[in-house]
Amino acid sequence: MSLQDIKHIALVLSGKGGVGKSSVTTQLALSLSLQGHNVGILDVDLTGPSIPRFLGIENAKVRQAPGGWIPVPVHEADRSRDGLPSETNGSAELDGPRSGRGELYCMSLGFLLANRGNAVVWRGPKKTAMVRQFLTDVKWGPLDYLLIDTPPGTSDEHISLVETLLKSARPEQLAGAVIVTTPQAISISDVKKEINFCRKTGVSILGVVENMAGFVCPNCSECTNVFSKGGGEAMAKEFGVPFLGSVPIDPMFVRLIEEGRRPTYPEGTVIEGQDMYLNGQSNSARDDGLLVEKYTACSLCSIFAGIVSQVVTSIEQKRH
Ligand SMILES: Nc1ncnc2c1ncn2[C@@H]1O[C@H](COP(=O)(O)OP(=O)(O)OP(=O)(O)O)[C@@H](O)[C@H]1O
Ligand code: SF4
Repeated sequence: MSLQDIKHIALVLSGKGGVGKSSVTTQLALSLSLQGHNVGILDVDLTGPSIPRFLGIENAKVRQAPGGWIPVPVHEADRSRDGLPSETNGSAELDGPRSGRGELYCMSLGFLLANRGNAVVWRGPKKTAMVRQFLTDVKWGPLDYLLIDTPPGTSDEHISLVETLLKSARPEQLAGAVIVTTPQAISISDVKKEINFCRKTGVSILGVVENMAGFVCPNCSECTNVFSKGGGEAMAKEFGVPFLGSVPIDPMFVRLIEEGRRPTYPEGTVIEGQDMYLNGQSNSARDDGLLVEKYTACSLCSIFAGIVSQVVTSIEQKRH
């Protein structure tokens, strides 16, 4: 079974398109991976599967194996793009035990589209069938976290997604949903529908992330509140759900993605002694063969590290 070896499964939802749901999913996954967890991202946003672009793996190929699709090993894809030797001899994707050093895997509808980046124009039943297939036919192997990037709103695909999850996963695997909003009133009122959706379908709410709350100036790093700030927090309070944090607009974030570089860790951070490879700006092997990596990043990484810690704590508390 595709989901059986996954410890925690979380949905990322938003009431409206373009509020940064896929960006938040990517950043949560990267932060979890940097904290040493093995993570998978399932991109079922059929309206525009953008995760491969955010991860810089748009041209990666998904392989079909006897038991289903093999997700793309993201750090392996980095290594191969940069001409570095494989650490796993191509076997990273299969069942056996994993290193526990922050591996990251991705499966997206984007990998299967002839025109990458296109939205799907299928009718409802075909979309829901695809969502179901994505949940049941991907060979994830053992993972600590699977994050599912969903389409905006609460459509038939969401209902099908939750129904399939309830059938295919054990209740203790379903960690809940992270809801993404922006500070504008319209997005916040849309997100109330997401909260109601979760309550009706029995999906617990891990918390609300308010994205695009303010603008970080590239000159002086001052954060200006372009829209009113704090709406997400007020709404979370009103609905009695956890508020996970505010994320500003950072032009550096967009630039890094456009350049095919992934925002990962606070600028200049040096991580020693880990042989995972994470889009480092400069990498050098020490005499003992361990990699010393230096990361480039926007201002969002430390914010997401805080958000991820809250999500992990909330999942752990729920389990005990
Ligand atoms: N905090 C941020 N700072 C700067 N740019 C951001 C931020 N969050 C998102 N963006 C940018 O905004 C755009 C929309 O983000 P994203 O694709 O994540 O939204 P979405 O809600 O997933 O949209 P859709 O529902 O259409 O898939 C992207 O170009 C992304 O790079
Ligand atoms: S915040 Fe300061 S440096 Fe940035 S645009 Fe405004 S005045 Fe200029």
